[in-house]
Amino acid sequence: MPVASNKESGNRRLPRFARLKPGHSHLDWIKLTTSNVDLRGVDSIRPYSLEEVSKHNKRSDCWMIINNRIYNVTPYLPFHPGGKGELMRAAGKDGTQLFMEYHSWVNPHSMLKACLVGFLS
Ligand code: HEM
Repeated sequence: MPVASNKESGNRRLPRFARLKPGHSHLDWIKLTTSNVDLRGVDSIRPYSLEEVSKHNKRSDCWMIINNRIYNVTPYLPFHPGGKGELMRAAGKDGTQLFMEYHSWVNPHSMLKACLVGFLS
């Protein structure tokens, strides 16, 4: 995992991981996604255009495309180890490239399958 060295950050270690609130660990996320809580917020999984996805670009309503799949990442925001702000960079957009830049080793579909709302049409 890339870690900012003092040299890279001008003698000041840049925070890369967010301070998550208690109850927002990775295990807590797994627990939530395997419970019966509705994390999609839609009635059915269906195709959406990029334009439709782009309307969901707020912290209170945040969708993201990763590998042509569309996820409602709103419930994941407080669980994201990189922080809400980092996740919001791809709000309402195709975040595939950013996602791969930061953590190609993370499996987005296994983590977000309970948040799948559709596919890019
Ligand atoms: C597309 C916009 C995203 C950006 C810009 C972003 C950025 C980051 C950053 C800066 C970190 C801190 C660790 C590091 O720098 O190596 C991080 C960690 C992490 N993010 Fe994201 N992220 C994004 C989307 C997501 C999504 C959608 C998920 C859920 C599938 C996710 C899951 C994680 C996980 C699990 C870690 C911890 C990785 C580890 O411990 O190895 N991220 N992210």
